[in-house]
Amino acid sequence: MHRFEYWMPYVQAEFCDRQFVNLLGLVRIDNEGGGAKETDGCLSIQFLYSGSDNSVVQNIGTMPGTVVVAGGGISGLAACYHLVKSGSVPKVILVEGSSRLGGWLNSTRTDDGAVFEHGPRGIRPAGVVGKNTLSMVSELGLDSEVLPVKGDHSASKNRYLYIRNTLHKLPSGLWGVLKTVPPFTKPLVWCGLRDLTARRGTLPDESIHSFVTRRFGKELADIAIDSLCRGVFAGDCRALSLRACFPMLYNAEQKRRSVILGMALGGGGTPQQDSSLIRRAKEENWSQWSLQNGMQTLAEAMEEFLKQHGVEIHKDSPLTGLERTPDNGWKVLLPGGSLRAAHVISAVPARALSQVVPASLDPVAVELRQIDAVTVAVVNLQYEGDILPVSGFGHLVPSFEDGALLGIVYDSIAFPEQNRTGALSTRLTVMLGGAWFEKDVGDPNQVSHEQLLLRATKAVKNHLGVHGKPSRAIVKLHKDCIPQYTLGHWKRTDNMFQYLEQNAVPLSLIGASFEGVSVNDCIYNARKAVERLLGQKQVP
Ligand SMILES: Cc1cc2nc3c(=O)[nH]c(=O)nc-3n(C[C@H](O)[C@H](O)[C@H](O)COP(=O)(O)OP(=O)(O)OC[C@H]3O[C@@H](n4cnc5c(N)ncnc54)[C@H](O)[C@@H]3O)c2cc1C
Ligand SMILES: C=Cc1c2[nH]c(c1C)Cc1[nH]c(c(CCC(=O)O)c1C)Cc1[nH]c(c(C)c1CCC(=O)O)Cc1[nH]c(c(C)c1C=C)C2
Repeated sequence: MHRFEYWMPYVQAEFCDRQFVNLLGLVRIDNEGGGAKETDGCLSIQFLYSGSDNSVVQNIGTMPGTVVVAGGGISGLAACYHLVKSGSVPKVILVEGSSRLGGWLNSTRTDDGAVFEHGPRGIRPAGVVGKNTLSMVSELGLDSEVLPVKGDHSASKNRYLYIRNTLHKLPSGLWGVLKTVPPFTKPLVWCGLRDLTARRGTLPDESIHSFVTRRFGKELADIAIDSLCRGVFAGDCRALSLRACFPMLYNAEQKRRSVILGMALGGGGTPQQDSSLIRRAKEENWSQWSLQNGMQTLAEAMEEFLKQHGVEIHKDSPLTGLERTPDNGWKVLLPGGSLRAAHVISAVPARALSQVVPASLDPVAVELRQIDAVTVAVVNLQYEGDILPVSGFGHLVPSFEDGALLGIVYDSIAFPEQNRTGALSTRLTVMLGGAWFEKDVGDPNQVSHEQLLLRATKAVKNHLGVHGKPSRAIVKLHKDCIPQYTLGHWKRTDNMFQYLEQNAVPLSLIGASFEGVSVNDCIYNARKAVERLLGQKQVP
């Protein structure tokens, strides 16, 4: 019979006796009655499977006691969700600095039925990360609230660039790439041929602009890629890292020498998740989806789920410090007191974390401080009637045209179900600033909502020919809302992850600051961090 040794420097004996059972070589942590002492007692329990001669032959994994998740945005919520779903963590505590959960997921619902998104509005269903989110949406019982944008919808097919007083539809389909489509001066197929013949890059990292120029040509980089990076990262493709922002493109080039070949041949079939919602998304070829009452519904459903599953939620409780305890756990400092934890999952922005880690984690703090984020002004507008000259998802503005004005989303086209009831209306979201905020908009601490509203309505007038006044306007200034993965980001994250692992620091780093800014990436990376912590088989 094998023997199990427990390393439990700080665990009450009675806790061990009652809560751990030896199941013929498996150790199971029994959740029942796991209350009372864990918040002040710190449990980090390492199971060492030893041979008959008592020598340790295998470290089966670490089973944490109390896990504190810091930050109640979508990343922190997803981490809590997977922790409680695992059933193997006795206590999960979520600490959120503000008075609400959801982070950038923030929707205004008006009395007349309109929904205005101040943060994310469309989630992509495709790929492993997209399917992972759809699975969670189904598990939360939200299927009936999903608003799909199907493949044949204009919001799926039409995206525009605004250049020199004109809206240009981005080419799509075979014919679109074979002919010359303004603002480009030659058919895009030439860019593709260039990629097929270009040499493999040799640099460990490169800006997105440099990569695209090298492989596809400068025109594509200056116009399309510049705009794309503004429409995803609100960032400058000359500063953003290809390897960190678009790892698939980086890997495609490394593996197949050509991006097009790499993308076409793929990375080999990974087993993917399946559900009726996922099948529907595939059958109907959704390009994106939202929720009837806005993306905030997702955070609300998750909060409800966590409450029902016993997660202790502390709002208005910013993490102010982290101190190591002698048992390799944490004292988590909050304004009103402290909590004990065996493990902390940080889902706060990198900068915020850098301010609370102990001096012993200086090598990590140094890297955290280098992960910057940009400020975006989000102006939601509602106009009376159906007033748009074009139909589609929206348009982007390349930085050479206007640094300040990133783009305009035509919300009422993609999601007409979120228009107010009664007479026809048009909802638009104008996004301003990003990496150009200070230079082209002004000091975020000085700029007024009136100034931002004026710039937004002027853009709507100039770009879309809408002269009337909006019947509703909401202005939000989102400070430091989108992290910027600049050159060397992959090395910074690698350094941090390796340092934490090699020094057995019971701290996981998740959130938009590290490995993807999309809602899908945030949820997926939270899940992977939980699975790593619990020694579970990882999602593909
Ligand atoms: C305007 C905008 C539009 C977007 N559009 C899309 C889109 O269409 N599709 C898409 O997929 N993605 C979109 N995104 C990106 C996506 O919404 C975000 O990257 C994602 O929501 C980030 O989630 P997070 O939980 O990692 O971080 P956050 O949402 O920033 O959450 C972090 C949480 O930590 C809390 N916090 C901070 N400091 C502390 C502390 N010391 N202690 C405790 N709590 C603390 C904060 O209050 C916050 O609640 C958009 C983002 C923005 C800003
Ligand atoms: C103009 C500014 C922004 C707009 N959306 C965002 C910003 C900064 C943020 C954002 N948009 C998307 C994502 C998620 C990316 C992902 O990997 O899923 C984020 C963080 C989705 C997105 N929006 C546009 C594109 C090309 C993408 C990428 C995925 C996809 O193809 O759907 C285009 C776009 N975004 C904005 C506008 C006005 C716009 C116009 C066409 C707003």
